[in-house]
Amino acid sequence: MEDPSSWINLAEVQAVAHKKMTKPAYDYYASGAEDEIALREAQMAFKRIRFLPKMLQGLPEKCDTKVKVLGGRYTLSSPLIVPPMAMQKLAHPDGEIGACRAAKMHGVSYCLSTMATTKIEDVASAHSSTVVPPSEGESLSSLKMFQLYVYKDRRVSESLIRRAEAAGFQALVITVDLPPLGHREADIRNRFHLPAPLRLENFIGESTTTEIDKKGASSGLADHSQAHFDSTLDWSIVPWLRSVTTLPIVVKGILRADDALMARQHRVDAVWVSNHGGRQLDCTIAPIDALPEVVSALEGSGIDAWLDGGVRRGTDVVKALALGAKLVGVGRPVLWGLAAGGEKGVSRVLSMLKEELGTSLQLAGAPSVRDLSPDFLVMPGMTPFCRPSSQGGGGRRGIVGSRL
Ligand SMILES: Cc1cc2nc3c(=O)[nH]c(=O)nc-3n(C[C@H](O)[C@H](O)[C@H](O)COP(=O)(O)O)c2cc1C
Ligand SMILES: O=C(O)C(=O)c1ccccc1
Repeated sequence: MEDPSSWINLAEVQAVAHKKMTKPAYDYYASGAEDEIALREAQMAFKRIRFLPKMLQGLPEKCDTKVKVLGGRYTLSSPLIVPPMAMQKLAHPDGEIGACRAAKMHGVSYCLSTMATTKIEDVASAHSSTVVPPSEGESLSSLKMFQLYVYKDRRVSESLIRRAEAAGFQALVITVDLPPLGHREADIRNRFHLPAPLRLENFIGESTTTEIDKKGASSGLADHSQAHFDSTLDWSIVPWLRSVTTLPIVVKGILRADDALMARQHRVDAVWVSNHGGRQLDCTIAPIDALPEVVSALEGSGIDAWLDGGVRRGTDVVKALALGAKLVGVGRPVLWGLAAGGEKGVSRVLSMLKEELGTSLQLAGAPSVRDLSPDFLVMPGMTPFCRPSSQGGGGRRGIVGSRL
């Protein structure tokens, strides 16, 4: 199990990571808020959706995974993205640099967290200097983005944005489902803090590091976010961001159609459907169940819907794309890959997922990700049936939406 090439699915990688990590670090990555209903539901909701695959579609040998995002500004090789996740050196010394390099090598986009254990500038230069070998004659293309927590002291946020812009990040992701921090009992029990010599590298020289790297009475994360994050944000944050940056703006943490409509009114560039990996409000709807309404609220606007939460298989990615997501985030499995095998471990996780995605597209009968639609799926509560035509010739498929 030491050799990443021996892993055959993502669940296996988590087991390897579990053995290698300290309890507080593993618990911090793995856990959700309170009873972890939202955490489990995010995965379960995918499993309730079924495929209605199409046969004899004359598919190419390899299905096309290219996607256009951010109003057509970019064409990417893959619909996959590594979502922002804090403190990646807790997993492995390769940390954020290892994870972003592995992502780029696979044509997978990478979003850097504000709460990183590697400086914005160092991640940017490692990402830029990673040379991607052409795959099957095609050069892979992906994005690097920066995720922002808005600080009570707006000068802190403004300086982070300016640094990300100067370092060549291509979009700004603002996370709106935190603060306050969700009630994560494992972190409270473990009195979680960032162990020395790790630091929140984006804040060196500022007072903001103090709570997270000292063992206190409770979770250092909760202390940090309470002390510094602005919990009073409203939609006026979008014009404020526009006044600071020309980067595309992505709002992460949306689950409702009316919030998506607000995002549309504020002309954001993408809406990221997410419940923060079940780490914030417990018992939220699964992101995959929230996606269809958000997609219909954004219809005709040119604004992308992206999704993360509970994606563990290529079939999950296909389902999210079929329901209208343009980019699909895979979170914890990347951290497990990092913990279990550093950059190589992340690379193996992404290659397994890409392979599963390719196979699932072929088996579903979709020549490209752009050919996917809800027509490939049977949603919970709907019964597929074959209705013989009354004239006796051929058959007609229909789907009856009968509540079970
Ligand atoms: C350990 C960990 C740290 C995270 N840190 C951040 C963060 O700094 N900013 C953010 O917007 N989301 C953060 N998230 C949420 C992820 O971006 C993403 O929404 C979530 O992990 C997706 O769910 P999944 O892990 O089931 O794939 C974090 C998630 C985990 C597991
Ligand atoms: O752990 C998280 O999910 C997260 O986003 C976070 C929030 C505050 C401090 C560090 C990480």
